[in-house]
Amino acid sequence: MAHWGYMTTNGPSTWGKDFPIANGERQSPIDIVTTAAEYDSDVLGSNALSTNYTPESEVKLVNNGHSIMCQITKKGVLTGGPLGKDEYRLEQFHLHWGAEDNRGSEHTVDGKMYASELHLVHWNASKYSSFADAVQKPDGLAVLGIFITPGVACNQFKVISDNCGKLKTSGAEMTVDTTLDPTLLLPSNTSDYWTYLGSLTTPPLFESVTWIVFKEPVEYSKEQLLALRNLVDSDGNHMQDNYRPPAALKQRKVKKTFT
Ligand SMILES: NS(=O)(=O)c1cc(F)cc(F)c1
Ligand SMILES: [Zn+2]
Repeated sequence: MAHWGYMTTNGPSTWGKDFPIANGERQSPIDIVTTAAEYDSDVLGSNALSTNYTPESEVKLVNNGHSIMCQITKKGVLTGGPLGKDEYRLEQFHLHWGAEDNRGSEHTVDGKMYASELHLVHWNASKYSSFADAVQKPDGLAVLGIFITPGVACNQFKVISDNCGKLKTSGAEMTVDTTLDPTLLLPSNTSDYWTYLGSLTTPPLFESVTWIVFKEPVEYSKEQLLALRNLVDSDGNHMQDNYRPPAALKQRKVKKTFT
């Protein structure tokens, strides 16, 4: 089986061959049509979305062949909002980006694509025993989607962007002896978001994700975006345009926490 990727020969339009769920009922990403999203006060009312992350004392970075991933070792919890009382534990974060600033995010907002999208991946530790156990359950995962737009540098992301040069090839890993507080990767406004039931956006495309996509983008500098584009993927090409285009909404409603 040719390894899945983002090229014409192995990209998103070919994934359905090996992963038939690619054409499923709750696939991600989606285009968020802002006027069709339903304001739902009780998503926010009952208990606001809350993150309680412990800063990492060292940063474990991995080039996994299709993204740059930071593995989380400390206890970090996401709960509230659409997650109710369940506590979801932070497992890893990674990104998707374009070859140019006009594309790269996976979710789009009224058809607008951002330059990149950061995903903080959590698993339901209230109901399951591990990420591997949760990854195939309909309420197993929660992913925070943060849009990235070119602007000033994000200081907390420097530990990743400054080390991309040492992670060029697929499979490369490194541990950086520095602290990282995942809270500082979030936008300042974490009250305004869209949420809907979806899937992993890469194979195996499991339909196990409660998506929470923040309205407010975060700025990264041009240099930080360029650092991502200089990474090399598992085929030896520049890791760029590693985003899946929006999938059909089908019988789903997107909820929003703001008017
Ligand atoms: N890109 S994503 O956040 O949906 C994602 C998260 C994950 F933990 C594994 C995957 F294969 C894909
Ligand atoms: Zn992702």
